Amino acid sequence: MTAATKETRGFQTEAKRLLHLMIHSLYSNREIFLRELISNASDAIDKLRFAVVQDASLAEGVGDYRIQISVDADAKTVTVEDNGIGMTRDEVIENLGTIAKSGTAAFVDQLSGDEKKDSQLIGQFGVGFYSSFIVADRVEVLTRKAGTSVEEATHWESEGEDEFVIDTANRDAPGTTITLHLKSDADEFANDFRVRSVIKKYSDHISVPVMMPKAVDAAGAEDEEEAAPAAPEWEAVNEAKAMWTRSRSELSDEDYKAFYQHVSHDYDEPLTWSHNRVEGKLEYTSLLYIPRNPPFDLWNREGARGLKLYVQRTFIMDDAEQFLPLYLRFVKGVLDSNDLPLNVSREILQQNPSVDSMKSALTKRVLDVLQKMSTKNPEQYQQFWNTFGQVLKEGPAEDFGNREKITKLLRFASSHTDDPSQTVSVEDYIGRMKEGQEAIYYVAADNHVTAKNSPHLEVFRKKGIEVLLLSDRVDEWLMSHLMEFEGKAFKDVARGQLDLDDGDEIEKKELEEAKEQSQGLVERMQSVLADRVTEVRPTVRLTDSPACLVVGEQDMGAQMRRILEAAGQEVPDTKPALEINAKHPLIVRLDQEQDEDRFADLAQVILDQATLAEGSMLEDPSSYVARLNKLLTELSAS
Ligand SMILES: Nc1ncnc2c1ncn2[C@@H]1O[C@H](COP(=O)(O)OP(=O)(O)OP(=O)(O)O)[C@@H](O)[C@H]1O
Repeated sequence: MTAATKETRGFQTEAKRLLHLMIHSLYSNREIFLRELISNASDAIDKLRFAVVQDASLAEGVGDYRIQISVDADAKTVTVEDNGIGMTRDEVIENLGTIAKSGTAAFVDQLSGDEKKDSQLIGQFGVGFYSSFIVADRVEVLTRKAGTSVEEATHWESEGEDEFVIDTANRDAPGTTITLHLKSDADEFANDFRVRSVIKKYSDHISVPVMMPKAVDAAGAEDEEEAAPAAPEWEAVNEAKAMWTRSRSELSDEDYKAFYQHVSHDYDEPLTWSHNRVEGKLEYTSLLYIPRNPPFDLWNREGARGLKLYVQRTFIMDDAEQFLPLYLRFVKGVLDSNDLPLNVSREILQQNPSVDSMKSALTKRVLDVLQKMSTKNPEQYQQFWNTFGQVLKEGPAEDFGNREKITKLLRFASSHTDDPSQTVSVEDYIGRMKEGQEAIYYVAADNHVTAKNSPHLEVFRKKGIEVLLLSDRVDEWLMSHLMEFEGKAFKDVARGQLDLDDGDEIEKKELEEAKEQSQGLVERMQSVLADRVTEVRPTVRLTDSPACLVVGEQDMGAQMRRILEAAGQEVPDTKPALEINAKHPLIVRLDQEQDEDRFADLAQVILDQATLAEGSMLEDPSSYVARLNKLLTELSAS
């Protein structure tokens, strides 16, 4: 065994920065430190309960699980004590000297120094133990891990600045005691009444009793003589019943919101929740929340996600990701199952058939909650969509079975409003379809303005046909999995031959004429551009632009191609077709050009411009500039 050693260590750099920023930005909401400490104590008890299932000897000397909180008005201290799992010396160093969460450095970099903004961000990150330093200028921790001996306890102490002191100590029973030495301006928390009210506010849903010493009766208080203090009698201050086991009628919105903060560490209120007990072949209770804010690690694929899993009210694990698909990773909550074994591990979860059934039932539940929100409270749904829409868009690719339900939940920008906000549902679109229109049209580009100004939209605008304007990175990926909705196919307006199929005979005739008249021009252009396009053909889809690019029906769209190229992936080498507007003055002028060199230059410039208009980069921009300059010089000379 290593000799008892006292050592002083420095905090990890990120921990130091976070600590500093946190103390300043959470100042106006100081009481949360108590919630954080109670939450940690309750987690520690959950962990011990779970460990005892495997090894009953760990419960020796522990007694009934409880959290005890006491204040000392003279010494200006608050003490939070639990009989949970405790920590070893190494764990203390690891947990209280560093911030082990992935993405911490990136998170700290996001902090701006603006206290209001930072406090919101910090709220989402979860401040945990460090919040003690908002009210304390010195914090002591005495902890002993269950399964270790009296002398193997650890004492940790810090003033929350640069370093902490750690030493070996004695503790009679396993568990953790945290003593806060309050700052002079925070002595309100050395007041029994004040602390009770904070506990009530935040901890009713905690399943273990949070206790405080019973108030001394009046007769005792009158006694001037200092009597030897008797061991306090403790009384529970909170309700101490696992929140989700209570019936919905017993619970208020405030209860649900407080519990949300406990499971999510989000300081804001959730948008909505769904609490259900399921009986029958499978028995479980779920309480699922849709948050209002994105977690800081929403886009980190390793980030924490999933539900808190309990089996028959015994805590099993945080972040059980097996019960919801990835595209619903924003959902927070609790699942308490009666069917899983208590010794369930992540590996067992992967193989257990009832997990799949629960996953599909919970997925449906969340989709139904969202559907209901979208019809009953569209404004709230819009708020949800603006925050989590991009995540939901991963749904159709991941969850084929629920494609229809997810499609109903999607929202898009559209030529109907021309506004970048994504507010149009597929059902809205279908409701506005022209008579005889069979497809749901969309265009995809890198940004909204490029989509909105796409030359491909010209004929649709002329005919008053709505087109969905897609510009999120995930959009082409999404559309490649959507295919159709209620019998209407999704159709990319920049792909394949235009076939509006709207019985416009005049247009058909115009196209036939254009084909005949431009036969010579098409052949000349094709011979110049053969390396770059599959074919040149006249079109009626353009009204204002001279030309546009069209990808083959089965080829990869331009947006997807750019994303894959940017990610360094190989993309198949396919060429688009160039469609020309035979009526456009530039095309008419091109047709009349006798000088073959100038014809070639002009044809290349028209193709390059069509490429730029769809938001793509030119392969050879300097040649484009040189050709254009040459043409401009000739123009000014003539
Ligand atoms: N009372 C306690 N008993 C045992 N371990 C504890 C206790 N308090 C904290 N810890 C350990 O210290 C770690 C860090 O605690 P901290 O409150 O900073 O973060 P967290 O609880 O993991 O995160 P968050 O509060 O954001 O969920 C915990 O994960 C836990 O392992």
